[in-house]
Amino acid sequence: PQATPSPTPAGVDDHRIRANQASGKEWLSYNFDYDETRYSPLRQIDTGNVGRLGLAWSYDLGSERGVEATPIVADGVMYVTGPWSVVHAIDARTGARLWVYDPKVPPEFGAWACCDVVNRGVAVYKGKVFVGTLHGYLVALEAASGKELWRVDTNIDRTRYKHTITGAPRVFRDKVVIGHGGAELAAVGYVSAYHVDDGRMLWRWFSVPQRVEPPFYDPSQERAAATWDPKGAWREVGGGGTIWDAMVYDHELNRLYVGTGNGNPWNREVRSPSGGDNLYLSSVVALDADTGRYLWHFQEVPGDTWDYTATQHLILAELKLASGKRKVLLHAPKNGFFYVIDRQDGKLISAKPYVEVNWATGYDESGRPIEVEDARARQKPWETRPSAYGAHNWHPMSFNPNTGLVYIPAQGVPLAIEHDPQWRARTHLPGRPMSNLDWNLGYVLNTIPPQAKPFGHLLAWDPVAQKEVWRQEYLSPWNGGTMTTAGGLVFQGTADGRFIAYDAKTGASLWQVEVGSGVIAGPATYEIDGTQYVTVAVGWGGVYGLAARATERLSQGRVYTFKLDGKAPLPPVREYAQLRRTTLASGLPYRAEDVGPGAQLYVSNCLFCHGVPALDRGGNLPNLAYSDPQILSELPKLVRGGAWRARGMPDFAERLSDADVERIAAFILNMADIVAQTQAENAADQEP
Ligand SMILES: O=C(O)c1cc(C(=O)O)c2c(n1)C(=O)C(=O)c1cc(C(=O)O)[nH]c1-2
Ligand SMILES: [Ca+2]
Repeated sequence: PQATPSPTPAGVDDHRIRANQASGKEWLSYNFDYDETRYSPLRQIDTGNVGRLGLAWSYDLGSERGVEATPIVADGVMYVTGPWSVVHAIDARTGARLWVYDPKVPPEFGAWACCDVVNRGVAVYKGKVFVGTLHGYLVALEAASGKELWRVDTNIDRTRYKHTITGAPRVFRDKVVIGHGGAELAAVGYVSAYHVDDGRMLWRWFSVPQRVEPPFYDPSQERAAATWDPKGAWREVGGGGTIWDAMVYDHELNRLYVGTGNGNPWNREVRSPSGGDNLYLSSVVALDADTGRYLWHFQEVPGDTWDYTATQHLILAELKLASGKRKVLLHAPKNGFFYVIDRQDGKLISAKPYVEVNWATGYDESGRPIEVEDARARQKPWETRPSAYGAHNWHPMSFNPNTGLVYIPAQGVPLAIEHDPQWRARTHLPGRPMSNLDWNLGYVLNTIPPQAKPFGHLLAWDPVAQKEVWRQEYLSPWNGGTMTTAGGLVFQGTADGRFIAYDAKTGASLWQVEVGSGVIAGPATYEIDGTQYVTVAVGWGGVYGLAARATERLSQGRVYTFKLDGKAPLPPVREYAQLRRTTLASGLPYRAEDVGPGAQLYVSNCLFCHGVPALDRGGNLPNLAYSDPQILSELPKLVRGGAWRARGMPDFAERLSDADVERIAAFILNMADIVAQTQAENAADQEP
């Protein structure tokens, strides 16, 4: 049936979402359709004419942090989110602003987010726009005006758990569902369903046990409890298993599949000392969409200890396999294996590595990974391949039924883990990553220098043969999500600031444009009055982009929308050097005895936001070795005075003393000196 424009803006319902899968005129949910394929049947733009793409319009989000949202387009209006969960409604034909909704997330929550103050987008349904906010609220807005209609608090206890919402809600059958992140700090995973009318809660399912002895509130909890050490430290910090991104509604079977996150703390030795699979960490779980009742699970990583979240994008497909036509789930999670899972019963059909993997050699007949002996880093440090950054992170992939290929933003970021026997829950231990900001890893990191090199590529993967078909190499990890079309194209933005169209079959690069900043979000496409548009929200950031960059440009967040023969001029871009200092703060005084303790304090307070001083070069947050010398000389006053509070940096007055901050400054200055000296020596060597 043809979808007809409704009199209510965004008057989207289940029927319209399904009809749009065939017409492709709108982009009605985060990953396009209920199957979450990111495959659009639009074909006006194709391999023959894509070279004629030009800018139709651009729109400034007015933001400086990571932009991860895929724009939703319904009834000619685009709904897109920027950092800090701000929603923008834009005329999808002209780029004119219709309204902006700012949930006013208190800046303290910036330090609750493990991985930047990002948001992946909204859901639209029956005249409403739904957004999850970084501080844990689910908010319903009137689509026509952006007026807040209701909000519910999804966090069960802010004194215990640092839950944040970064993912996009999903909607079906008058329900809106949302999970949350937080499992690097303190979190217990669950997904909740609310009624779209008024936000009343309909059901909630927990991914880790709430109790270790009866009464259990459902059989899935009882089964899970037996797989955890009853006395383990997970009881203090929540256990993890957060459902922070992937959720997919199966309208044929009326189920919701969710991907669950890593353990909290990461290290199973300290989380659950007696071992165990720790259900339902790192799993794909099927729930009854009406009741939230558990149906089945497939645990990809029993007893996770590597931050191997299974939260990455899940796609529903029907594949012709040797065994016949099967309804399957396609999954390429952090851990480096590509899974094809039977979605009726949750049985593993196949699992093959799509990058180099060193924690397991494969899967046995029963669907369990065959682990590599030393990979749990119990006795000695271990370089994880893939690392906690994931062989594929949240950046959405796509599946084109015509080519039969899945387009994966694959990558590697080196990291080594070592068991930390001194770890204690919620305790500041200098040298333990971000522990003064309540991170709970149970590991010390990079005590051996990793040997692997960082990489990023676009991978075209055949899920039937379970093998690579083509790839495009990039300069850097952390490239954007993908989208594919019936025009035979794949679109992807890159960490080095380009937006590119490829031939979906061959991987040939057909068109590209510079967009002024690294791209991490996934593109979308839609059609209005016979014109097909391709759009992408740009803004460098996310967990890798906080401290690293792959381009010398850093523009503010922006939506770029293209069409054939578009003639709008590309908006101005800003050089990184216009926004941040790029000279090392070297040659300044500090006390040598402060450097060692300063390094330890730097790791436990600053590392994941600002990177390694002078060795990293800064991402969307500055690298402190390039600071204004004046700032470094006054650092205690600034860091302990909340100078950057409005930008989301905590006030460290209660966490560090003046002497501590001086030690941190000494370490930064020492690193600046070391790197400046090496650079000078290298320059001298190169002179004739
Ligand atoms: O365990 C969690 O609860 C959790 C949450 C999130 C998040 O909500 O963004 C990320 C992660 N983990 C994570 O491991 C990760 O690599 C990551 C990257 C990003 C990002 O937006 O760039 N978020 C997250
Ligand atoms: Ca995580």
